[in-house]
Amino acid sequence: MVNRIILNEVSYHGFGAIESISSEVEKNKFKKAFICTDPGLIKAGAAKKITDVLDKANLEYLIFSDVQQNPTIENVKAGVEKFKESGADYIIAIGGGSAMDCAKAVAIIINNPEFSDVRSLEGVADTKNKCVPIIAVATTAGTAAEVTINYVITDAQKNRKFVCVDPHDMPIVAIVDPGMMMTMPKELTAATGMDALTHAIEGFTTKAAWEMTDMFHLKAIELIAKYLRKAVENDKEAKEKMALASYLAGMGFSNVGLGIVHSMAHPLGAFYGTPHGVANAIILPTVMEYNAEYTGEKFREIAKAFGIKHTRKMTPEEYRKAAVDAVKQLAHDVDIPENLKGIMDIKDLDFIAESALNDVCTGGNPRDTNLEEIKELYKKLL
Ligand SMILES: NC(=O)c1ccc[n+]([C@@H]2O[C@H](COP(=O)([O-])OP(=O)(O)OC[C@H]3O[C@@H](n4cnc5c(N)ncnc54)[C@H](O)[C@@H]3O)[C@@H](O)[C@H]2O)c1
Ligand SMILES: [Fe+2]
Repeated sequence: MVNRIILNEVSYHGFGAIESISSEVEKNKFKKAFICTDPGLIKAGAAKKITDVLDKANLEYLIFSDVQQNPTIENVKAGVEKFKESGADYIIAIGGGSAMDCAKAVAIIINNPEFSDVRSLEGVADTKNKCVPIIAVATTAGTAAEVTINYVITDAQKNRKFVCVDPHDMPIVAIVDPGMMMTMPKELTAATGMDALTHAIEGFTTKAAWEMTDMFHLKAIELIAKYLRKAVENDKEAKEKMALASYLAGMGFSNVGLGIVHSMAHPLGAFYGTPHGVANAIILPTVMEYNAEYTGEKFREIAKAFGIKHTRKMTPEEYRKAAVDAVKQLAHDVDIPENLKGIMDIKDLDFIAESALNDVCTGGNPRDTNLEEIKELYKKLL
């Protein structure tokens, strides 16, 4: 069995990491940046922090900020058109998952014009060329899109989100500067942090998991369990640890896949605009219970990473319950709703469950599933 790990060429971590952008631009001899970001980040001053770095080094750029939360096919089209007019030769993606994912789709289409319709890139895409070089600046500690080979786009007409998996979209440089994350409102820190936890737990238990990715995922769980609550209070050290945890989980799950928490969360984002991390956080404990018997000893290690004592002496039933309870407690403490009441409408169940079943993440779930069981899982949450 040969395992493959794909990562950035280089990543910078810690307060002040954004200053490294100018030397990377110079090293790579890039001429003009296409900055891909969103209106919220313009407002929060995040884009300005980066343009200040570029201005200081006299580097040219153009800003494209027409990216919605849960970016759409139209956002990608607009980005491709704008890039073509821009004269840029690389992209600086500044964002959470939405802006970074849109940037990845644009960068792939520019260098693989035969895939001009982003829908044709769904699943494991068959592109021939690497994307336009991306420097990805993370502003949330959650999706880790700065180090993943995935991007997620929403088809607003069909009310569905689709995942594209393509090693050609890996950003060459990742900037993981917690200074970019201090302006996140509480709810965003909580939701994105729970997204990172979901990556870590699903990545740790997914079918393709192996020793190296287990190491990333377990460390991520340990950091999130210890620091997410404080990060929500905007504690600086906690923000730094969450930035690291998110990146570590990304290093892992990007290379091994996820499971049906993500499959079930994606249609909620597409249908109701539910923030990705909130959807994941609500669904995670229920799916953990569903998967528990198919994960060997792994829930013992999850419980231990949460700081639970005496896990070695626990029976499978005990450590599985301990792991699920710890996740529930953390979600509760950071004000995540307990269920999908008021979020999902039972009348949409058939369509949503079908969409979840067909999601690219479903294949990685430790327990093989089917439409009826996915419907039951949603019903438990309603
Ligand atoms: N590529 C991947 O591997 C991957 C993995 C998981 C999720 N995703 C996708 O990523 C998207 C979610 O991304 P997200 O959770 O990072 O949120 P987001 O990018 O959608 O951002 C949410 C909102 O928060 C604002 N924001 C972001 N950072 C901020 C900051 N530092 N200060 C103030 N405001 C800030 C944005 O302007 C936006 O309005 C979803 O579409 C999801 O499907 C992608
Ligand atoms: Fe996610």
